[in-house]
Amino acid sequence: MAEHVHARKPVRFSKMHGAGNDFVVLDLRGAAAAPSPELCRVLADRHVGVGCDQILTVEDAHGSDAVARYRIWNADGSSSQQCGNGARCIAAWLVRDAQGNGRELARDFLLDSPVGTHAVTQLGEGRYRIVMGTPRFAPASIPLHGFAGAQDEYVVERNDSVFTFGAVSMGNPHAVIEVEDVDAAPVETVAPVLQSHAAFPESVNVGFAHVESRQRIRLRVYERGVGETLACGSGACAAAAVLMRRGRVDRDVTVALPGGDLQISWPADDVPLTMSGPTAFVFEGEWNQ
Ligand SMILES: N[C@@H](CCC[C@H](N)C(=O)O)C(=O)O
Repeated sequence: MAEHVHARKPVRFSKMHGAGNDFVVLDLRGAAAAPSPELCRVLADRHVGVGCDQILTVEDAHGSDAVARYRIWNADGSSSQQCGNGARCIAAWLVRDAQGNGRELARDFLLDSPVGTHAVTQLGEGRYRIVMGTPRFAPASIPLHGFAGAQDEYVVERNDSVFTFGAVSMGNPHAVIEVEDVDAAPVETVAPVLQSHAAFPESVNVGFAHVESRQRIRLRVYERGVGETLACGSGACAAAAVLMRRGRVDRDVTVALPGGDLQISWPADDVPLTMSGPTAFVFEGEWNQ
């Protein structure tokens, strides 16, 4: 079996989105292959491909009780460790796939990701709750270079500009910048500078968050490997975790993103955080090179 799927033959896919963060889902169960970075780039291309922010693969779970495993590729072909909106969409995909085969998945089931096993709950009407794991703030786990211990805020400089942000790993790296006005946030100018800063050796997803109230955060995210998306599930978890840890918001919040709302709950620092939100099927297709 080839190490990569290069699409010399037609590729069947599902197009889905979660709060506007859109995906091409490939069923690779039974295949020992991953899509090549070239295939990911062309599938993600909104002119000559299908168009999406991320490619998600459904794969066999390896030696666990999980229903399946998923992996994530960004539109630029790079891989990621986590995708919150993607996790919900894969859960919905598996539920529909089981139904298509005359089976029902339990209301609660397990899903493997590159960073572990996640409990999933079907909430009805296409909504899913995912246990996303415990946010990790140690700089080494993000990774964030140049800082020894976890801080509420970090400051780095570049070309006479100063950037202040919180940072956390949700399996993938996130920086969170608090702003007064999300609509006017310097997303396109500041995020690429932080992404290429030496402090983030694996780049970073950059969120711009405004605390509207103790129960509601507005957020825009400039994603690693994509640019700004309509929603980033792990970014919503990251923004909530950073602001909860600072005591700026309650432990249950709504994160309002341009593409929709997600609910984040993190009862205490040492327990896992959960994310709930919508999923949608857009269409099924076959892509020919
Ligand atoms: N959109 C996703 C995150 C996808 C991966 C991210 N761009 C990265 O490179 O870490 C989400 O919903 O979490």
